[in-house]
Amino acid sequence: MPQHATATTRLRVPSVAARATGLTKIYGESETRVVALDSVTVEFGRGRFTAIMGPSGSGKSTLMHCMAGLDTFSGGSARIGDTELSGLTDRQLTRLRREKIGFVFQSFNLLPTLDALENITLPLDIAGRKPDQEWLELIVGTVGLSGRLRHRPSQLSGGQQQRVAVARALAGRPEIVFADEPTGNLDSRSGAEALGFLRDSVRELGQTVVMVTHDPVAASYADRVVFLADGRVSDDLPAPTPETVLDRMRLFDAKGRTN
Ligand SMILES: Nc1ncnc2c1ncn2[C@@H]1O[C@H](COP(=O)(O)OP(=O)(O)OP(=O)(O)O)[C@@H](O)[C@H]1O
Repeated sequence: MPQHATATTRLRVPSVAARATGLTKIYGESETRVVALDSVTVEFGRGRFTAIMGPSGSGKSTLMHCMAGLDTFSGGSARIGDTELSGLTDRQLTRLRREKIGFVFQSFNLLPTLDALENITLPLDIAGRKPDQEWLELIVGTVGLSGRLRHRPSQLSGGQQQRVAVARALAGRPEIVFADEPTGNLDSRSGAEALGFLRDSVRELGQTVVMVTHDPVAASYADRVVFLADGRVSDDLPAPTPETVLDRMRLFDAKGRTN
């Protein structure tokens, strides 16, 4: 193929931060066999904020864990950028997580003895990486905690603690951030603070975020909602609002669940 054709093709291909192709995860055997992911194919666009929703047991956590290299899978492919996860050793997976992935958990997971700034830079310190000072300042500016950086987690509200956790996930400028129910422990106002920061990290800093949530309001901060049901992608909603997300959820309930 001539070189210019390759370049043109490349330009037309939308940039994908992570991709699952025919991703299958089976737990257990015979009577205890559970197909948690049933050949899931989905792409997470770079610089986009995607929410994953679905009923309890539909496979949301399993999908996130397999995509983030936290769990192995039974078949298909999971890629972060150009890296295929199947076949990587535990050591390679650890390195991939450290270098390319940011994590935000429901329970913040901040170290109580460190102040906010030390918590933000901790993963880089552990990895022996020097923080990119300009990037760090950008994150700290966006997180809106400049007066609180020397406070310990116990001196911060839940929403502020989760913003510190999001800043920590972003500090290494990861390829993708996976957030697992980030507002699950927050009241609606604190949740809005954390979600606003996640959204700003995508819109203003060009980051990529994939978030599992049960909350239609939280999902409406995303650019797109992928719905799972019974381990399969059942719906894909662009430009969600709380109302359109609720409508899709009601539609699904009306159709009835198969498990
Ligand atoms: N370690 C495991 N061993 C066996 N089965 C499991 C395991 N983890 C998950 N499952 C099963 O896989 C299916 C998908 O679970 P998963 O936790 O991914 O769902 P989920 O959509 O995240 O649910 P929730 O919203 O309740 O967190 C469920 O049927 C669950 O019981």
